[in-house]
Amino acid sequence: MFKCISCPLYRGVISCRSFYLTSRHRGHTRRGRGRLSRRRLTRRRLTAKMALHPRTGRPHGHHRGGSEPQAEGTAQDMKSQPSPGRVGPAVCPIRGLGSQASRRPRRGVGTTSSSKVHRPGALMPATRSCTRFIHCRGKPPRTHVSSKRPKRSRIRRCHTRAPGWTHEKRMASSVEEGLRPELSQLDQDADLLEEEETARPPLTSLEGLFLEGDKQPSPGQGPFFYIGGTNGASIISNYCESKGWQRTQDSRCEDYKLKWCEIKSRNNYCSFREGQQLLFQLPNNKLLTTKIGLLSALREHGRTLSKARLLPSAQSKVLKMDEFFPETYRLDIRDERQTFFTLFDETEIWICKPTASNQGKGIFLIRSQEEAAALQAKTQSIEDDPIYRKMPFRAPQARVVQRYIQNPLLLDGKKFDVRSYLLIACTMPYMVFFGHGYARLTLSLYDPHSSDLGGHLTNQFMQKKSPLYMLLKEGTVWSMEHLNRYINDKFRKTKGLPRDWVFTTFTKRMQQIMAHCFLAVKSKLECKLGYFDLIGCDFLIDENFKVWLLEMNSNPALHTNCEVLKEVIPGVVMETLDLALETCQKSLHCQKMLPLLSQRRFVLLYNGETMDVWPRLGGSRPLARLPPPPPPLPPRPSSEAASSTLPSARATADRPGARKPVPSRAAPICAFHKSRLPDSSGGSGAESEPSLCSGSPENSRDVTGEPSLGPSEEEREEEQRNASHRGS
Ligand SMILES: Nc1ncnc2c1ncn2[C@@H]1O[C@H](COP(=O)(O)OP(=O)(O)OP(=O)(O)O)[C@@H](O)[C@H]1O
Ligand SMILES: [Mg+2]
Ligand SMILES: [Mg+2]
Repeated sequence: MFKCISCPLYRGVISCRSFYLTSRHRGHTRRGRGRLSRRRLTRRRLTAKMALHPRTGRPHGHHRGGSEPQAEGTAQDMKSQPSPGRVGPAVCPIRGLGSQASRRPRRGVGTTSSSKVHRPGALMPATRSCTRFIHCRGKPPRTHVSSKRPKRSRIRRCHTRAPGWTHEKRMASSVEEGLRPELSQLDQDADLLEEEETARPPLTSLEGLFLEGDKQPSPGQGPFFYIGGTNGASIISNYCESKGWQRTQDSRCEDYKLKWCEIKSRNNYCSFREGQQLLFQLPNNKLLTTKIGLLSALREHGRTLSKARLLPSAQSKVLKMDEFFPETYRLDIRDERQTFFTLFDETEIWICKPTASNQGKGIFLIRSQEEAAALQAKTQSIEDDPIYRKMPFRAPQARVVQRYIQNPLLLDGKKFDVRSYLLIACTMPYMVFFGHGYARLTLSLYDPHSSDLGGHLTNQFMQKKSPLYMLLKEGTVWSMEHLNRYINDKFRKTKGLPRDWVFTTFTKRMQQIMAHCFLAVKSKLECKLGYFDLIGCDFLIDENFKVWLLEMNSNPALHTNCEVLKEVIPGVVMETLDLALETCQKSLHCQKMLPLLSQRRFVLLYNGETMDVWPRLGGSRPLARLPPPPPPLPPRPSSEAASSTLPSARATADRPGARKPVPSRAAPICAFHKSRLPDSSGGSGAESEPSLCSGSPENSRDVTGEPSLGPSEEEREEEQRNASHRGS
């Protein structure tokens, strides 16, 4: 934050990312300017420019020439540099804002300016009482190809970028080196710049640039991070502290860089500052992470795909839901319930699970006609209950019944499942990754006829209930390498498997399934720059080596109570944070995503930068503050087709990250920074799902027919109490 140039009383109103002037302040500024001598005015203008670009150490060319670098320009820069993907201070974090900004007339957010580019989430000069967000919008193509800007200066800007931006020391020195030639350009004002340089706090980390760019770590002054709950807290905390960020215990703190909460709260999403903050969990991730959400999404996606398959153009093979997802019925829908009770047969086992619960809570098996009849009677009596009728959105029987995989592959006689990760590191554009996790084994030997759930449910929470757990816990979690060795040794020959089946066939299958699930909800997820999510995906392998997806979990367990978990989990969390930071940073600066410097073990599944045509305006729901949508785009391969042709993840990762051409002048390069609300194109009524910030009734139903996201106060309190046990 910087002091206003013309108003010594008014502090902290100009920042690199948040540009905010009250009308009172503008008036003050104007009056002040009238009293200034020309020389002092020049000094102050320059100081203002420096303040707005504190790390470049020079005013940007576009301030002088009235044009500014755009994504194409950046892309050219990147080409000319050996290390694409660099980021740094020279990529002007606030474009088009100079001292003139204070004189700029107020603009409607929806207006498209050809000469101004706003930062996402930057605050508009306010004449109204409410805070209004504007979004990054690039300049029209005309300025992208402008030759007026000297090439030299563009290249120099690149020099100020630092390679390996996640590495603080390298970043700091690179920035300092990069500043020198820039300073020398400012001949007559060099003395002023030096003053400015010395006054500026030292650059200690690239994250100093991250999102706001105007704050340096200093005790008690942030940057702040907040962690809600205990799941993975020490790993997240260590990570953030290593960046020089400070932990706040104030859950209402809005001035944070990162917020990682186990429990989603409406307030977090309402006060979220797009492009300035990172917020863990997508607000409507339940589309994937509840049993009913996932089931509904897969069904609907399946319907869309089967329609597409009728088209001659869609020849390629696509995944079919029943090939990887066990047959499942909803108990909260009368017809489905009836279908299940009609088809139930005592020779089969079914598993009944609550939609939004984890850790095996509320799960039971149905093996006999009596058990099925009892369940039928129970669901019917609940539905007939007048109290339940008054609470139609808190359906207690929001459960599914799923065909039980009776012939799981066993490891030394024990059932197991595999926890892998789906990382949505960025939603603007989508950058989605696969990550390996670990295998979870039961303590006891598998017996399909046993009534002990501990031998059927492989999740750690169930195993912890056993008195033997403390003694044998190391045997309940295997690394993927261990699993691979075991399968190589025991089954490769007898089952004719390829060598390293775990890391080849199995991994590829998990990636295909995850990509399919992601595509099923892609157009419905609420997207903002800075939202990210880590989703735990549970897979079961049967004795025929068929791979089944059992479920997806929000807030996956990040405990490290076993040696293998100590090896796996910190890496997963740290790479998640690294990738979220890097992708957000690159998106913010309109830089190519690839290569990703912080990508280590995660594998790119979906690159929205190359797969999607953006900007995308949110579906049919009108966005009050957005300009009119661009003219219709030419047809492109649908996401469904993408699902069928999704190449192996590595192949996708290797694809050059060139951005797609901007479809129209009205929709310039950076326009994808606009919040993307769920698309209604899926036709399942996603548009009927209220936005979190819409102030809609808490209990309204969504597309999945489930209770809405925001828990009631009591539910929240209950969740808070259980928070230490959450994460499955
Ligand atoms: N269809 C199925 N066939 C065989 N086993 C299953 C099936 N569904 C679930 N299980 C077993 O039950 C366990 C718990 O199921 P699931 O993961 O769906 O529930 P959960 O309560 O969400 O658990 P968590 O989130 O802790 O993994 C699984 O880890 C798996 O071992
Ligand atoms: Mg679960
Ligand atoms: Mg599970």
